[in-house]
Amino acid sequence: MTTMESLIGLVNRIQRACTVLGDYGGGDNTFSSLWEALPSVAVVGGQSSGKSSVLESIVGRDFLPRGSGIVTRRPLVLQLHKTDEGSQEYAEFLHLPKRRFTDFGAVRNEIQEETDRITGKTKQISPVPIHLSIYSPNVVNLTLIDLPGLTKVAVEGQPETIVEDIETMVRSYVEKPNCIILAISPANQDIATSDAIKLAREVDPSGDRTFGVLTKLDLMDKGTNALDVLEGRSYRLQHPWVGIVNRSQADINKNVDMIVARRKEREYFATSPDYGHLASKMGSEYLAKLLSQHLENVIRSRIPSITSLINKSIDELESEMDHLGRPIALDAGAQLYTVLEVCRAFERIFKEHLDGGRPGGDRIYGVFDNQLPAALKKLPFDRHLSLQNVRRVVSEADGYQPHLIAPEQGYRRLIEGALNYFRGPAEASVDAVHFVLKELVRKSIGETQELKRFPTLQADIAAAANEALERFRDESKKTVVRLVDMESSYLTVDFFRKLPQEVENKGGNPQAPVTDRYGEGHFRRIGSNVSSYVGMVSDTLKNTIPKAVVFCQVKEAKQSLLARFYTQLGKKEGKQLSQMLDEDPALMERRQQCAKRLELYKAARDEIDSGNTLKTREKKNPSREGQ
Ligand SMILES: Nc1nc2c(ncn2[C@@H]2O[C@H](COP(=O)(O)OP(=O)(O)OP(=O)(O)O)[C@@H](O)[C@H]2O)c(=O)[nH]1
Repeated sequence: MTTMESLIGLVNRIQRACTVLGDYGGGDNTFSSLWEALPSVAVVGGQSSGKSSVLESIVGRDFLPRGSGIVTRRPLVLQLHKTDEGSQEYAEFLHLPKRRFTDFGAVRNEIQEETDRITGKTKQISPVPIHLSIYSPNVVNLTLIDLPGLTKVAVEGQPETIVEDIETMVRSYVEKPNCIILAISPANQDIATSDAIKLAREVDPSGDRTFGVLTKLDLMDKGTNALDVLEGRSYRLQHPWVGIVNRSQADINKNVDMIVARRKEREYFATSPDYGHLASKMGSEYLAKLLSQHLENVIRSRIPSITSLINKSIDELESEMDHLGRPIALDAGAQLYTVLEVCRAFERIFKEHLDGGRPGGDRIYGVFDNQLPAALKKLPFDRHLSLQNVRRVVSEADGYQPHLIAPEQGYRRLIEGALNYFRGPAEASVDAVHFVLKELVRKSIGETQELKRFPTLQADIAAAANEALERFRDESKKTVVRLVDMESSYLTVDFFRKLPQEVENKGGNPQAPVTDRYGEGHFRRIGSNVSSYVGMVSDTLKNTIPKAVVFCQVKEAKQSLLARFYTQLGKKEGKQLSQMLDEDPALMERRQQCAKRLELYKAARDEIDSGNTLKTREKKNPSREGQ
């Protein structure tokens, strides 16, 4: 395999991939265009300048549609592949990949039909190219893009804007720095009036990437010649001008074979008194070789920048794809997996909030350390244990028979009454932690990148998490209230055993009057004893309520916030799962485009890589070449 073949073939393959993906330069693409980075040869010329004839002559075949008006209405990307001598010629369209055309008349019809397929019969033009590959021993490896002929007036049936539309389209090709311009001008017209040269001069003033082609040399008035143009005196270009003699209309009508026409052209130059000295650098065959060589050189020089564009685009696309998330699979199993993965991501973030990796968990400690002790301190025990109340409660408990030694019932009632007050702060702690957890759920949902694309799943997870938190709250409330109730159900006997006996307090005087027992001091003592008992319980609850709350709410939230949701998930069917994963359609569309683009760039990178490997192998092991 020669390098030339591999380089032009490489660009051909990338170009085809571009077209399949809708990248043919320009347009409203938000992606950088790979197409535009690829060197190509665009054929431009005024109507009837001989464009089609030049292309057919380069191919050596009659295959382009003919007719009046604007026949070329879509760009035709013509990829020529040289095959072994004696092999059969055939053509293939990118849009009909399975069909081989050996009849070039049928190729012509297909170009016409395919043109109409996009532009309709309205005679509009379209920038969507038709790709035609021709495999033949009579061609050189070359890719040419045939564009609509520049025209001055719209003919009947054509929209008024056609003149401008054509120029805009042609310009969009030739103004790209990677475009080689094949500017066709007829020799029987003043070069100063050539549409092709006019446009080329505008977009390539240095003439660096313009190849001037002069057709219809045989139609010049007798006694005149085009040497001024061909020798670069009339209009200077960096590359030499090439003169061409195509088939005349009469030849076409007579169906003169293209290969015969090529021979006649060769003879024309060889025998021409005017151009004989230039004969080796004239004619369509020479033009094809010249272009092929030049295209190959340009491609070689552009490969590094194409590679870097490809690599840069791959990086950009991959990071955008990461951002957009992977596409959602269609089968229920994979969808379930996606849902679970997203849920796990959410749970991970939620746990980080609790465990301190992210802020917010400390607010729970705030509840235990500040809110609960403050609330316990504020309980109205002073009122409950006022002398008056103690007396009232004790007397009521005594009933008709006042207590004899210690008011057992009175104590119990006073303590139970006091302990009831603890329910309030206990339940308030539960609620406070509940709200902290709820807020952390909200925050975590917002922080779960993976959830951003799925608004429905987001709502489902939020609902499931909040429902679980409600359940944990109920359970926690029951537990803390139970803690309080437990305190009332069995009092700490030791506390009372250790209480100093009133009798002993009286200095051991057993004669002290019994009436004292019902005096103010007596009730004050009862109140103070109850108060210290309640203080002791308060200290206990200050420690046990947080334990209960953490056990019932925080630990549960950490371990099984979505447990019930997962069980329900297992019962869901494919349809319900895909409803959970319904994405923003714009996002889906963008991901699809990115994925296709990425595929294109990766394919292009692989093409270039394999080309390079091939070259390195050839360099390392030259003896193998041609084996
Ligand atoms: N004698 C002679 N006739 C030519 C030559 N080149 C083109 N013609 C004739 O000029 C006419 C127009 O040639 P085309 O090749 O169809 O030109 P075109 O630029 O493709 O024209 P449109 O597709 O209409 O824009 C045809 O009748 C050709 O036979 C040439 O070098 N010599």
